[in-house]
Amino acid sequence: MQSALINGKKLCCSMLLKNCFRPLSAASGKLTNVEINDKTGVAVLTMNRLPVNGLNLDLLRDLLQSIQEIEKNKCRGLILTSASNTIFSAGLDITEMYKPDQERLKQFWNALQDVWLALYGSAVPTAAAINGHSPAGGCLLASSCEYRVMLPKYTIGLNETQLGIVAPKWFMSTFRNVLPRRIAEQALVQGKMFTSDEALKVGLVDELVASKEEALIKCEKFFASFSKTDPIARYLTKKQLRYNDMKELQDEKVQDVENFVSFVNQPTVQKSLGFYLESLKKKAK
Ligand SMILES: CCCCCCCC/C=C\C=C\CC(=O)SCCNC(=O)CCNC(=O)[C@H](O)C(C)(C)COP(=O)(O)OP(=O)(O)OC[C@H]1O[C@@H](n2cnc3c(N)ncnc32)[C@H](O)[C@@H]1OP(=O)(O)O
Repeated sequence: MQSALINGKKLCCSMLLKNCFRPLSAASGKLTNVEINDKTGVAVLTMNRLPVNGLNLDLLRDLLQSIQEIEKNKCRGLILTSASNTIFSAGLDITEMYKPDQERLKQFWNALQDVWLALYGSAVPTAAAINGHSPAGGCLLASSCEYRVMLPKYTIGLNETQLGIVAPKWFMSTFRNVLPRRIAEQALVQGKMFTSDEALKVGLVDELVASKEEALIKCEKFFASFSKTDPIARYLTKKQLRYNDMKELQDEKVQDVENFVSFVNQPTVQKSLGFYLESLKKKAK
């Protein structure tokens, strides 16, 4: 009975997908795609830098432009998802940090800061349909949203310490906004990657579903829960709650870039990044 109901919804969703979605052309860059559901006013922002949606400078710039366009269009919600069937995002593209061009390295971190500020502070309600693995920077994006729906058998987490990296303060604040402090602390120091089931158990994600279509429906339902809420009061409340985290980065943006650049340029860090890239490539062979 339940699966019949779910199937009923699936059918509706695929009909909706066919009939009601229109591209938001200004916001559809090469590496992201935005479609707005004309019936609900919800925008689906899809990362499309295959195979793993590594967050490089170009993808980050496209993401920022898309988020800003969605805000400008006063959409009723923003759902962040991936065009891959198995990876939400592999996090930061390590090739941006390994043997980097110094000017590009600064632009890269600045772009990540701007995407985080735009997504974490978005006036439009946000949700992530996590349809694949979501380590590090991928987890940061998903955790910056207000609601998360994940598919089974994937992993999500801030694994920085396992890579010999200290996650910046604003990565940690984002995590702490979602998880109870003690669980956040344990996970951050361990660099823990949670399975989908574990993520649900600790509250890192809100729901598990069997398919991307169902995830999109659940995210839409989350937005529908605001139907009786005044949108301005809703936004101002969110803004107040997230104010300190955002202010901290805004006040230290330049210093944060300098910290990042100096950290990444350390010979030991370069060596580790090189080994890690090699291990990923070897694994792919
Ligand atoms: C004191 C304060 C100082 C402040 C300093 C702040 C410093 C902060 C610095 C950095 C913060 C970093 C956060 C990050 O996001 S780092 C990135 C972390 N990401 C990961 O560890 C994920 C690595 N990838 C994987 O685990 C897997 O690739 C997975 C995503 C699970 C996908 O697996 P699978 O489907 O099997 O695909 P492959 O592994 O075969 O990968 C396909 C190709 O993609 C390449 N790849 C994968 N991930 C990355 C990546 N993150 N960057 C670059 N390239 C990546 C992989 O090498 C394969 O490439 P190829 O086909 O050429 O061999």
